[in-house]
Amino acid sequence: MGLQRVVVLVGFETVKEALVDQAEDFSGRAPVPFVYKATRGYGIVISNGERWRQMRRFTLTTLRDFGMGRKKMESWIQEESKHLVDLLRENKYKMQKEIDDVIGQTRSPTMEDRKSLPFTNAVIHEAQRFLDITPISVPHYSTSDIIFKGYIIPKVSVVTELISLNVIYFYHRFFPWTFNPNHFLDKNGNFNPNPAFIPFSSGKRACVGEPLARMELFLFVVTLLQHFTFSSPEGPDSVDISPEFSSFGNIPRKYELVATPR
Ligand code: HEM
Repeated sequence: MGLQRVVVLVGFETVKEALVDQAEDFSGRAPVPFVYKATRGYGIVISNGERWRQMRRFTLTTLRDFGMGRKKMESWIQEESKHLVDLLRENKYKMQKEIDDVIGQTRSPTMEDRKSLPFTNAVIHEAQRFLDITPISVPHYSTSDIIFKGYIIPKVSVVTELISLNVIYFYHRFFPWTFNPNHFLDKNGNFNPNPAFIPFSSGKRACVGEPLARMELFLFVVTLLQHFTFSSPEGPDSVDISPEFSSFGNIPRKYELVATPR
């Protein structure tokens, strides 16, 4: 990374062995200059040791007190989706048809509905896979010497895990550069989770906001599609879905979207 050598953990099994089976060893965070500049070295994302442990505990407790992953949070997000609907107002695409058939256009979706909306759930997963916002996660750091798979990773090495499914797991089996919800569906159209799909990473340092982010993604997308048809002013072919910048993150391009009330 820059002039610094980096240990890159490649392959789902290897990533899991490091982040989950040797969780404590791999829980350090590297002083990534970009993150360091944004945080000035403070806060949960960049810190290490006892300071990080306390902030992580505090953050998780606060997010849970705030209702993350609970029923109450579900109703807040539903409420927020309704406001989004007021702000914005699709053609009968498969996703919209599934939503119409299962919950209709008036009732607010709940997280329970996810089971009955396999196609919608697959589209959301495929969008996260395809967009691949943080392909190498946020780099970790060895805070002491680590022995991993017989190798010694010396103290203060930057270690990063390739959490992108695209290169490793999908490559030989699927079409990674194509957006296709079938990547998350079995042949009968049931949702088919993929254990290697870890966009929020894994282990002790994994994203603290995962339950909240998952809830928001599902409830927002379903609510918006219940009420609007989305289109591109110059037709779908005018939209370039490749990232505008790719480095530590894949940053999507900005484009105009027309939301037509149904
Ligand atoms: C789709 C949305 C999101 C994605 C894909 C995402 C992804 C990630 C990833 C890959 C990491 C690094 C994990 C690691 O180092 O192993 C991370 C860390 C983190 N995320 Fe998220 N995240 C999302 C939303 C959120 C939300 C909504 C919150 C807050 C409520 C949040 C708060 C954090 C924090 C505080 C960390 C640092 C944790 C630590 O260093 O201990 N994220 N996230």
